[in-house]
Amino acid sequence: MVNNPKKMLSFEVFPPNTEVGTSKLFKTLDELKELSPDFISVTCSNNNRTDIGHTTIRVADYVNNTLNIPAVAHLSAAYLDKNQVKEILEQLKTKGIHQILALRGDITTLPTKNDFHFASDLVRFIRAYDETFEILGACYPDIHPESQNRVTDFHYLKEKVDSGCDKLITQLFFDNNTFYDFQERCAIAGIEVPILAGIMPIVNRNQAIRLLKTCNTPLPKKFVRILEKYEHNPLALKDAGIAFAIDQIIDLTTEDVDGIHLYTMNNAETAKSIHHATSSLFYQELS
Ligand SMILES: NC(=O)C1=CN([C@@H]2O[C@H](COP(=O)(O)OP(=O)(O)OC[C@H]3O[C@@H](n4cnc5c(N)ncnc54)[C@H](O)[C@@H]3O)[C@@H](O)[C@H]2O)C=CC1
Ligand SMILES: Nc1nc(=O)c2c([nH]1)NC[C@@H]1CN(c3ccc(C(=O)N[C@@H](CCC(=O)O)C(=O)O)cc3)CN21
Repeated sequence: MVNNPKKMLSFEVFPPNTEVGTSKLFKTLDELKELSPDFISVTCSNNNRTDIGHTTIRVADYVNNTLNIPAVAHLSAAYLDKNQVKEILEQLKTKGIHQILALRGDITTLPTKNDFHFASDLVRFIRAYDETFEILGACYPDIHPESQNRVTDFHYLKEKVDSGCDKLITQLFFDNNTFYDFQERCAIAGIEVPILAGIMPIVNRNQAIRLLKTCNTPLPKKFVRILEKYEHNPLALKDAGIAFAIDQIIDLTTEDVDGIHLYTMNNAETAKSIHHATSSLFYQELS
């Protein structure tokens, strides 16, 4: 029996605001390395967007060049102009980081710039600037909250992929049927790039509430019951949240998903629990 690596597994982390937080994250990343992910992606925070050298790029540099795990740097372009993006691309090239998650970015109350209105503008720009970058894009099985309907949402997704995305990572979702439906719509539309399923284990109630508000992700009844029942029992919420994510992953790997992107953020313990319970499912057994 030979184990043949097949489905991708990746993790996402966010750069902390302090030096102490960053040292702690580096220790977390050392632990994530042990799980041999295909890549680790590093978010681009809402603050300091124009100076990601000290945040996203510093962490991605550690992942890529100290741990030797491919890093994916998130790049949110709505608050950047072309020259700033060029500068960031040069910094990434210097550090040998050649994978980018090209995003528009969450729109806040800050004034945006005019060069990149949508993620597809950034995808096109990176492609034209240097074709050696691997470009990932975000996609929304549950529909992007700003979209009027599924038709326009999907139309713009197709345009984004055709602009040069090599892979897609989904927004977090809690109902796998939504994902399967999305996969089918992609196949019908001729979107052929790998689609990594973004799974977020909910282990912390406050984080969950903040994030679910931003993402506007619908919650299945079963999941709402968990949040209600274990509202004042953090340990039970953590156990239930991890088990829910594992259940989703077992179903997705059984249905031959291209890969799982784990939104475990800076929590190595959760990443390890999930990895421990599911790692064999990422391999195809050959006899
Ligand atoms: N891991 C991360 O950091 C992730 C962040 N996000 C966030 O999700 C949000 C959306 O980001 P992206 O997917 O990069 O944005 P996007 O630019 O692909 O889409 C944003 C919205 O604009 C619409 N749209 C796209 N092109 C359009 C066009 N030409 N005309 C009119 N409407 C158009 C889309 O349908 C969607 O509603 C951001 O807030 C981003 O930061 C989403 C997923 C992951
Ligand atoms: N609309 C949207 N924006 C995003 O930034 C985003 C998504 N969707 N979908 C998937 C991932 C998940 N992201 C996350 C998820 C959790 C934290 C988080 O736990 N943040 C800390 C505080 C962060 C800080 O120090 O500023 C928290 O406790 O909430 C961060 C980014 C980023 N991503």
